[in-house]
Amino acid sequence: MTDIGTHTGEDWADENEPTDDALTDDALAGQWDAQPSEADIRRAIVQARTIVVKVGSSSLTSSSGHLDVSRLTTIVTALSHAVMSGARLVLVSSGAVAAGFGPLGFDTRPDDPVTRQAAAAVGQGLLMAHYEQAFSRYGVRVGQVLMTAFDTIRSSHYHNVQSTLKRMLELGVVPIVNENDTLVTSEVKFGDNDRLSALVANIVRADALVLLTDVDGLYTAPPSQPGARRIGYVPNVVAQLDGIEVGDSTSGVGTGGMVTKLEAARIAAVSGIPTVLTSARYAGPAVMGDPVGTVFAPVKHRGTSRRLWIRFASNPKGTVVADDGAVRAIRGGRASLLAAGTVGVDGTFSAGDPIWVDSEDGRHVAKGLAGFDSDELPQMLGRTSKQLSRFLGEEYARPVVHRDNLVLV
Ligand SMILES: Nc1ncnc2c1ncn2[C@@H]1O[C@H](COP(=O)(O)OP(=O)(O)O)[C@@H](O)[C@H]1O
Ligand SMILES: N[C@@H](CCC(=O)OP(=O)(O)O)C(=O)O
Repeated sequence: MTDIGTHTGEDWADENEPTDDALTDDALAGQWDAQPSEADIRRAIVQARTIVVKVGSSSLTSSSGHLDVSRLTTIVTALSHAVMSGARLVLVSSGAVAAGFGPLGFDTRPDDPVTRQAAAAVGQGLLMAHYEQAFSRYGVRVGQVLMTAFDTIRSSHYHNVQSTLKRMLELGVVPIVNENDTLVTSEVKFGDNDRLSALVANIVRADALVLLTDVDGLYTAPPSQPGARRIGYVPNVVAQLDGIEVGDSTSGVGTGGMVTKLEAARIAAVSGIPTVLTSARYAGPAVMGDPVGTVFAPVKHRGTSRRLWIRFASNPKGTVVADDGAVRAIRGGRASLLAAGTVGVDGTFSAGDPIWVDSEDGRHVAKGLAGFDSDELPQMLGRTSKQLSRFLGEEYARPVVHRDNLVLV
């Protein structure tokens, strides 16, 4: 085997690579110098120019797996008024599976994923037909956008999503977004539209995120529990929420329950976007700033949707182990992990998959997107970029994890 040399020094981390930080500037920092009050946040929601509204399956369908057209129409009426008042609206709508399994003759949501994919194909068509009809009564044009997780993490994809959504909004179209449930593979499945809606809000630089569900806000415990109380305002959803018990969906058609709604509120908060979470029947009051549901304040930080996805939503497929120098550089906040500072690799993953970056004592330091497949890495460990280029080829002289794809934990 060719000797390609060893780690020679301070070259485990390249701090001079181009980065996409220009895309991620802290646009909202400084909007509120002090902690905003609930009234400030509600005012910001009323004044929002671009709004992302997410509607859950439980608000659009019955537990028997059919669309509830009257509830869909009520939601559309409220949202059309916001559009007619000048808001640019992106609607993230669940309900494809839940609207499709009834017409296919199933009594309950199918357990088998392939049958759910077939149900989604049927339900998505029904959903769009009814949205088209209901919005057209107000002269509002809609367009379907079916996405996968890749569309929010690979830069070529998310720039594509961003420019398409932007153009649709410029043309006065309401994009109706859902995950591409019928064809999505388990590797790239979001599985819940709460987080997807928050990432879409980040991508379109929304001014507000509205999560519409079957319960009027965040409660101190699942609302079926005696004594559970609604919380009106969460000033910092990123911090520990003491004394709050969150649970899964109980509707039989929803997924994720309150857990993923809080994750969505966190993604929105660190994107500088306020969130209101309420019952679908209060869609109108929520966008009018009335005191319904729970509002979540933004925190002063803004990141790319890709970084947010890595931080909040990805399930790492493997691990690379960084040496002490690389760990220090990564913790310093501006460095990529280079092969020269990488001493181990564990698990089976492909380039682009989320992975852990661990220190040699086994602690998680960061999460990131792998620059290489796991089976390419062993021959690269400890080698400088120059050595990689000379002995393995130019295409190996890249970071193991680029800093744009790296998030400290
Ligand atoms: N602390 C909590 N506060 C409010 N709802 C909660 C809480 N914990 C669990 N839930 C459950 O989350 C459900 C909403 O989530 P889900 O069924 O996934 O809705 P959707 O279909 O709108 O996404 C509520 O109906 C409620 O039963
Ligand atoms: N994409 C899926 C919905 C996934 C989902 O998040 O459902 P929900 O918890 O009802 O918002 C569908 O349309 O059936």
